[in-house]
Amino acid sequence: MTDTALREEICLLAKSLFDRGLTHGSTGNISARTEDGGLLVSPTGTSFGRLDPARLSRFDASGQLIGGDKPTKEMPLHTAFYDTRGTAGAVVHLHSCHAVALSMMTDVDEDDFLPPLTPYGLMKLGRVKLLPFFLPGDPAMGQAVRGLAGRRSAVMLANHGPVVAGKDVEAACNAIEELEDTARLAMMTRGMGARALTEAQVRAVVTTFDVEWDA
Ligand SMILES: O=C(CO)COP(=O)(O)O
Ligand SMILES: [Zn+2]
Repeated sequence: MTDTALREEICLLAKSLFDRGLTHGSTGNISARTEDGGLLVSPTGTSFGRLDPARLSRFDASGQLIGGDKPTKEMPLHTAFYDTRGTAGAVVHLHSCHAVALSMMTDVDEDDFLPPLTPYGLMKLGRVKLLPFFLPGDPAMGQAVRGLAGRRSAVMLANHGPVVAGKDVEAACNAIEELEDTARLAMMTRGMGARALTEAQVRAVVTTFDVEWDA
């Protein structure tokens, strides 16, 4: 994909997320690998509803900022995914309401943040790691992602928001939507005795759809 087309796609999908309330105000950030091995990144302080394709921060393949506005303060988080997951072509971070609410529940499993409620939740995300609370922009978040050594495509920052890597912008956006929707189901059905997928059903999804699960 050309630089121009990628800029348009980033802004279009970010606006779509914003318009559906998946992140609000000036929250969230998004990045994608360019054809020349560089990165296009949302500038700090911008709204997903109004990203300007011409002003996206542009990095070259050596990580030098070569154009556009000042990048998101979460660069260490984004680069941690690119450096540890060779398949990562895009990274998206949102402040999506239900995922944040679920991260505040004291009984969630840190190694498996989302309950196995639907097949697509498993297929698009694999196992999601709940990371502790960090200050926004804290490079320690990047270190925490590096500590996972590329074994997770999705993490949840406690009391803050999800971060998902995908092979391209569309895949990363689809996956983070799945994360929010699964968290919404989990919050909606909390304490209602809802039936999750059984271990056998989870295993069938994992093997049939080649889900990253046991790493
Ligand atoms: O979500 C955010 C911080 O976690 C938004 O920060 P930026 O505006 O720097 O991207
Ligand atoms: Zn954030």
